[in-house]
Amino acid sequence: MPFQRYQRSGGRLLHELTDRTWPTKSLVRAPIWASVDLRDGNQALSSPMDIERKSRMFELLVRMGFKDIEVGYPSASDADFSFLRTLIEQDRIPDDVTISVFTPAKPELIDRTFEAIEGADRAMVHLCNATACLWREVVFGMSADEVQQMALRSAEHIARRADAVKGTELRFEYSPETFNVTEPEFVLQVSNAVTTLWDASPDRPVTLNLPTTVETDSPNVFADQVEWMHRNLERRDAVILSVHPHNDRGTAVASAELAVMAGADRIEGTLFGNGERTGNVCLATLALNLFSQGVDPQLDFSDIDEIRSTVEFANQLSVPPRHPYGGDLVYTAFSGTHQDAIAKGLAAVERQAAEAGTSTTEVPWDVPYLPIDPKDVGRTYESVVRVNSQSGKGGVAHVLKSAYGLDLPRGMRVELARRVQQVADGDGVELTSRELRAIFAQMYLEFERPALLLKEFRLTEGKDTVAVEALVVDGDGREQRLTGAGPDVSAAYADALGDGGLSVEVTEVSGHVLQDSLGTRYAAYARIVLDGEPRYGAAITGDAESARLGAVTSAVNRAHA
Ligand SMILES: CC(=O)SCCNC(=O)CCNC(=O)[C@H](O)C(C)(C)COP(=O)(O)OP(=O)(O)OC[C@H]1O[C@@H](n2cnc3c(N)ncnc32)[C@H](O)[C@@H]1OP(=O)(O)O
Ligand SMILES: CC(C)C(=O)C(=O)O
Repeated sequence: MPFQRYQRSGGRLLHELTDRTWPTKSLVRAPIWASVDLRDGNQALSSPMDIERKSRMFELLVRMGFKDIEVGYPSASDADFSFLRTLIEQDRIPDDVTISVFTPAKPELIDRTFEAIEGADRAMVHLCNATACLWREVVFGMSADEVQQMALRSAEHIARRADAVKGTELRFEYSPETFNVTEPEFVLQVSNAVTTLWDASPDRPVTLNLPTTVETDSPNVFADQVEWMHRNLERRDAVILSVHPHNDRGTAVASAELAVMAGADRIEGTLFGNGERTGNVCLATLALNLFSQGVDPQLDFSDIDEIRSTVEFANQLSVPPRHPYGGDLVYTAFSGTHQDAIAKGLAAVERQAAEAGTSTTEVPWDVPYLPIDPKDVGRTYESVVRVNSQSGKGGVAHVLKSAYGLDLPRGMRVELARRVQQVADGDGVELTSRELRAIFAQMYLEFERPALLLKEFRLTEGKDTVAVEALVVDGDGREQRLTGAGPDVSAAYADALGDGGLSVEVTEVSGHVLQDSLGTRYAAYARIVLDGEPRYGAAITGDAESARLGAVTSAVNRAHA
């Protein structure tokens, strides 16, 4: 690999800013969120959004609670221009939402931008020009001074046009492009000059947006750059300090988080991170990271699947299954130990809630392997545990309990999981909850040629004992009437089976009510020792007694299966 072709970028402040404060800060409130899905996200699509796709995205952003929405680059295309006109003319921008429109530093495009926002109640005009050395030299062929003049001429042009606008509350934003590789002193000088020209004041602040247009360094370098700007900017109280991280190194989320610790007030990004190359920072990840730390994200993610499907429709790009918080598989465990821990964690939360006499949403969430409760973002528990050859008894039991209400005893879980693993290993695929239920039924409920069939029985309750009279059929179809007695029904039945020549000891019986589509039934599970061997059996019937006797019968049949 020709690594010597690449040079270290940025990082100078890393040596100079020795009294940085961001490493000791933590995130305690949500920043101002600004969506650039409809502009930066849109410009990166092979098929840019039409009006229908833009509208769906805009409506979603409004529903989620975004107050700052960049709706497009109206001077670039008719689609962007018309969309904005539609929003304004159809009065579709809520009173608490400020739309922003992007413009490069070109007078004719600035003029077109002002035509596009005519009649809006509020709007932010977002001016951007590159300030970084490489862009100055390669793209513009200009000196630093000429680039500063370019920014100032455009800022002035915008201010002049704005002076003539009536009835629109106008604000301004400036982005020095590829901030992170611009010399800090130069970017500070240009930024100060622009905010001064626009006469930024606390009651009419200018948004100064610092983009890592191409992410080049580790997030700590960006944090130093942001803290340095935060400390050195003139009119800091009249500037909303914004960041716009891209994800070229895969660290946009960390860059954004550290930037807020370093003094940024606002973050521009997109839902699920669409954007140029590797994308913009993902606002879903940032917001839900805050949520998972007990901080109000100020955005509504309570139906993340609906959000995701609208974003996928608008972008015509799919969200990967492992994408934080929104991917298909992010609340799913296949591996046995994770499933076991999740099942135990969920049970512990339920127990805690029951003990406190409250609902599970009222007790602190602390479940291994699940940073947030999937239900909080509209996911269900059904998909949390999925079974394949990597799964163990905890996962198998969890699926049967959550999908079918079957609460198997520990020993039976072990035996069933062994069988499930054989099947999963053989097929090499995931097993659905239906398939698990079918394996359970094949093992314990359905016997092709049962060695024992309990045809009918009668119980007589004594003071301390129960007596049973049972009509059973053996594997050859021979009927026998048996009688027995014991401290409970299963012991009495075992005694009766002994009467028929079967030496059965019942060591464990459990059961529970089962509510399903067939109504209220009863499930029972038994562990017996037959001819010195432990066997498990299960039965699901209409009442507790027949289920218990059925479970013992099933365990006997397991010995012959
Ligand atoms: C960092 C960002 O993401 S900025 C936003 C970028 N977004 C987009 O590019 C999407 C929309 N863009 C477009 O549709 C087109 O580029 C248009 C219609 C706006 C302009 O098209 P054209 O006039 O054909 O120019 P072209 O696309 O080739 O852009 C390059 C020109 O813009 C100049 N330029 C680039 N950025 C800027 C800027 N911020 N301000 C002023 N000029 C700029 C370049 O120097 C170059 O000028 P040159 O032709 O004199 O060498
Ligand atoms: C316009 C700016 C903020 C931008 O999109 C970028 O630099 O990535």
